[in-house]
Amino acid sequence: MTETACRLYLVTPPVLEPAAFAPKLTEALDAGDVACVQLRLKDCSDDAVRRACDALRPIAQERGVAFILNDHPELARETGCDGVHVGQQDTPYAQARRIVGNDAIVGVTCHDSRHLAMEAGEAGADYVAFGAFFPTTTKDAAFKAEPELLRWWSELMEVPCVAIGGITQENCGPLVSAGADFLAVVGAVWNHPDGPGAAVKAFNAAIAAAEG
Ligand SMILES: Cc1ncc(COP(=O)(O)OP(=O)(O)O)c(N)n1
Ligand SMILES: Cc1nc(C(=O)O)sc1CCOP(=O)(O)O
Ligand SMILES: [Mg+2]
Repeated sequence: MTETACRLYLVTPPVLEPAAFAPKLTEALDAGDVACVQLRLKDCSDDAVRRACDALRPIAQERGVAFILNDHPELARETGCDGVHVGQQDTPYAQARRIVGNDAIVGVTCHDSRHLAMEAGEAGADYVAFGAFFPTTTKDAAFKAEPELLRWWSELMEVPCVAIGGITQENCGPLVSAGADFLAVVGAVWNHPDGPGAAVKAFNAAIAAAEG
């Protein structure tokens, strides 16, 4: 499997039934190169998050793909996830780091803000996430980021950057060229008309083409 410099970071749909979603995740991960899967369940109980982690985490980890939990550092540690993603309204970075430990991945949402990203990077975040780059129907995204932010960050900083928000196989090229280390995607993978495997293959090809 060819590994590009910029890699795919899959984020799950916000509502899912683990047994039904497991084969879709398997199809996506077996189709091509994926660096990371984020379990992002909104508005559900801790037990539902635990059940989804137990069903989906092994599918990723058995394939060498990092499994990251959104929003819940305690549950991430308890369920054996590789890390946690926290936003500006979530558990603060330093607290999340204390909970999951130094060996785990902690990523931080930084919207369109150089300041937030520098703070997170200096504090020790493993990656900073910028977005939304394009209109998205997956969530109400209050911030709009431009590819220039990725260029600025990647030229100055070592900490990897993730681009998120409305990213598709067709529009991702400028984000890759601007220096995104990861493309985080929901809809363009799970809602792809030919299935998640075809979606991953198309992303891998689009990224490779943009890297030239
Ligand atoms: C990779 C990545 N980037 C950004 C987000 C958004 O996090 P947040 O702002 O906390 O919003 P929610 O996802 O929790 O609704 C993310 N989850 N992943
Ligand atoms: C979870 C999330 N966070 C965003 C941000 O801008 O921080 S945009 C977003 C949704 C991404 O889904 P899709 O790939 O379907 O647009
Ligand atoms: Mg959050």
